[in-house]
Amino acid sequence: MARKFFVGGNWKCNGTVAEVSKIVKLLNEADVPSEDAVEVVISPPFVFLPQVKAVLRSDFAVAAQNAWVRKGGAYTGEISAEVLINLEIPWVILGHSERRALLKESNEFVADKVAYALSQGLKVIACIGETLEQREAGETLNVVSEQTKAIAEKIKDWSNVVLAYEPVWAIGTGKVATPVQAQEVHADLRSWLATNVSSDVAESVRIIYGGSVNAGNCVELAGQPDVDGFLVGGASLKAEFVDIIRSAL
Ligand SMILES: O=C(COP(=O)(O)O)NO
Repeated sequence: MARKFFVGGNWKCNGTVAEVSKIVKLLNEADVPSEDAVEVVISPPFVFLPQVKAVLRSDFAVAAQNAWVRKGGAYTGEISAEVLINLEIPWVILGHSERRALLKESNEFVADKVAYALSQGLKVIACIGETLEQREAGETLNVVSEQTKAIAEKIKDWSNVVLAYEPVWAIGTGKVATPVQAQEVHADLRSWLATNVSSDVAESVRIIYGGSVNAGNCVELAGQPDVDGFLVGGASLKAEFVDIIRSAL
């Protein structure tokens, strides 16, 4: 089954009104493959979502970087899935390692967020990944399997889920996973899905890589059979993000 290449740009906690306008202008003018070849999703901070959505080219979509775990209400500071749907924001990133580490989001909590977001009609980029200590202890597959299992226990329909493998030790460090390292974990994840969910889900779910992806390393990574795209942080704020999108070819 052909899986459409997926490139997400996670701007994280960055940007000003002027910088957002500059990046969106660059993206709108970029010569990139058609949306038949690559799905591009841009994720600015919440406050810039309407501004970006209003002017972003129609073949790109936008994502929030988080969503609350249940229906909105007395949860100061949170943004609900319902509000994102009301703003016609189609995607949300959930379970990013920065939130798992800094805000102590557990596997269970992330899984509940994924289930609720899907139930409200959002499409989800679900993030998993091990720390350096876990990798060095040979725990990588156990860790990412447990993270995926938590999600699998809460959802039935994977058609609106993209799984993002983002080794924590590669995020923001410049130490990108090698193509062999990325392919190994992606293949293990796909195998886990085949065994524990279904062969159809295993074949159809996009498993994307994140962690120090840039214009110099994206082509070799994209060439791996089980790497279906990227979730890009730092480089998504730069012109080289266009080169990363083009690595879909
Ligand atoms: O966190 C990341 C990756 O960030 P970098 O590309 O800056 O390593 N994606 O969600």
